[in-house]
Amino acid sequence: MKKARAGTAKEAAAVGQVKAELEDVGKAAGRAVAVAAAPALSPLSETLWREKAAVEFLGDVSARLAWRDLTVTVALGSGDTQTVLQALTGYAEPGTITALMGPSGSGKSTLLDALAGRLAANAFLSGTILLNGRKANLSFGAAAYVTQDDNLIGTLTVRETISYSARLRLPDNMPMEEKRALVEGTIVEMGLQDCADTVIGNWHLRGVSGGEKRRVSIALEILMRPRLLFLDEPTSGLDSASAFFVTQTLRGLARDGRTVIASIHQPSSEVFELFDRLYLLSGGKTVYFGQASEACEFFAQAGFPCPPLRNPSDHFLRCINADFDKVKATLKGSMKMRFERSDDPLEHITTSDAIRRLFSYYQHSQHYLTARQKVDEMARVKGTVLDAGGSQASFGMQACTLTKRSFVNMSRDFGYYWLRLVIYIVVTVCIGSIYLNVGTKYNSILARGACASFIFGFVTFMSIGGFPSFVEDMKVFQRERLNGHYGVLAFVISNTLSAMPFLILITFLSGTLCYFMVRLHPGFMHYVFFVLCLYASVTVVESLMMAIASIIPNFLMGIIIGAGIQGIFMLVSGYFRLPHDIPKPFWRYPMSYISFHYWALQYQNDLVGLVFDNQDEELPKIPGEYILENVFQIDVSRSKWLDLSVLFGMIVIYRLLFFAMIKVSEDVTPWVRGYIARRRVQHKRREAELAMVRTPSLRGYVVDAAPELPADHP
Ligand SMILES: Nc1ncnc2c1ncn2[C@@H]1O[C@H](COP(=O)(O)OP(=O)(O)OP(=O)(O)O)[C@@H](O)[C@H]1O
Repeated sequence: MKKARAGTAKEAAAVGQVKAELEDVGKAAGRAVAVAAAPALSPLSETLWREKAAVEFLGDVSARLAWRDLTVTVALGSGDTQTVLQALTGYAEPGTITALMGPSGSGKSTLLDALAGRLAANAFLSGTILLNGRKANLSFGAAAYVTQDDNLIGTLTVRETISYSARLRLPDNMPMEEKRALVEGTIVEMGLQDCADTVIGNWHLRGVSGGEKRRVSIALEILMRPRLLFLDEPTSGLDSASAFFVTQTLRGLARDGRTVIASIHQPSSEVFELFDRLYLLSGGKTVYFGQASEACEFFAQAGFPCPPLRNPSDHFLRCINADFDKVKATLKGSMKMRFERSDDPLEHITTSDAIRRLFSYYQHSQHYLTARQKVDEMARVKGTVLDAGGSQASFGMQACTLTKRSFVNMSRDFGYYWLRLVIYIVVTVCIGSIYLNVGTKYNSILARGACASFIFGFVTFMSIGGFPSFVEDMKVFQRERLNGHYGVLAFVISNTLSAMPFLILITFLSGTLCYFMVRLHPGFMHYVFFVLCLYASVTVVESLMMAIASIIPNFLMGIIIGAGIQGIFMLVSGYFRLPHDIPKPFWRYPMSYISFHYWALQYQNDLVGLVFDNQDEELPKIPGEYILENVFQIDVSRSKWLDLSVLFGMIVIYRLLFFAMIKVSEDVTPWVRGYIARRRVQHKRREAELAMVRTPSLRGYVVDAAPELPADHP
């Protein structure tokens, strides 16, 4: 079986170089915008483009996508099911750009998700999707997908964002010059030159505009010249010139032999003219699929001609948006005004009736027949298997680039570590002043215990303050991961390494302040042990919070859960209830052993070797070992270094857990939820069949409630 990489780096670099060269052409024309539009505007540029980029029509490595009788049903929380897409059939060919249009909630995003293999876990798909005549999984890099959310790293500039992305995905042996040319070419192509050195922006940094962010998201995906590109509302938030410019760029990409499918809301007439095919959806059903240029004729034949001077796309959406009925009723009821124009074909008919008529007209039209025939034809021709083409960089390069990018982000984001450093120092100065020079009198025994439990309980607890930043990191990771930019292991390693210098800095500074102000057990090794113990505990909390962020992407929920878990750990650490008094079996075994606080309290490091007295001849001198055994109930035969190793072991375990949780949420959870959704749909189907047996007049509804289940669905 022949395999081909989806998007070769050489070819991408060649295009990038040409785009950079074409910048001069664009500048000469007055605006660099002209560069992206060059193939359409100037024959000279077009020739240059095609020759220099050497982007021949991709032939056997292009992506021909076809879908037949695609139905998506979602299982709702109430136990009901909802059919979001119903028996959709269509196709997208290389060299074309297809627009998915429809009112809000008509199922555009769901159709894109279904085609790209990214349906939500509660959604259940039936029907066939074929890439080059074969069933294929299009997630994790086989197709590029620009989602509606722009999940980008706020502290990086536009140029840095695209450069890091290029390094993450282009082959290691590709010369830096070529990589740079590709990056610069893409910046020009998306018209981002003016803001190339502006940061993306976050809660404390004012950055690029929403439209520019949108263009950066698109730039990241077109960087590798994907064979198949899905875009969910790429022009939302853009002004009409930018929307035209972006669509023109996508059309240029399609003309290079790529397959582009984009959902779009209310395009201007100029933008609409750039689309080759139009897929119109209403209520999850196909109203029209065919050449965009033939849609007007279709509507006219169906009895809904586009009035003169009206934008055709506005007219189509006006005809298929059932919400207009409600709007009309409200306006007619509340105001004495004419809603329709006299030449409006919808003057004497409700939109719901118009939609019904259009559905029926489409089902009996030549467009529908042609689409089905074409899909059958595409299913018969078994083409090249496109492999997952997300990244061509080695694992080492990915891990290295991610570590660097993450480090740069952490060092620029005030909220990630710097704010925590300030708070840690303030809190440890407070601890230092309250327990200042704690001494070795009798009253210092409990003071030392309380001080240790506060440091290793509360101070480490403050690490949950970084959770919102972890959630942002996870969003970027999920976007990049689903597009196949890198693997889970590279991300986990880079995240661990990049955080290390900051955690060392925080714990070293605050630990040193605390140790010397309180005057804990004197001696260099005692000091080193104390700081190491603090470092390990803070890192354990970080790792625990990262593991939580991987499954709970909401920062408020994550903080509540993280705080709850740590509260339980603190309770069984042996300070609030002495170890022997902790109820068995659950709280003592295993909970107190699982709690990292139990291993972190470092009483041994502080008390062993000290002697407590009140400088009173009558009262006995009490050795620290005696206090450990009889007051704090600590096993003195256990080495303090063993406790420290357990803490470091926990860091490894939590990081592995983080890795495992991402894998589980990627592979196992969708399978389980898909299984549950399928059971629900089957149950509904049985109910519907029973209802049909009892009431034959319900026959028409059974199809809606019970989509056919494919044999290979989990
Ligand atoms: N996983 C899901 N669970 C529950 N309902 C869903 C799910 N996915 C889609 N839906 C429902 O399906 C309908 C279509 O949603 P979809 O997001 O595809 O619409 P859309 O056409 O992209 O809308 P918009 O233009 O507003 O983004 C909506 O009513 C939505 O609530």
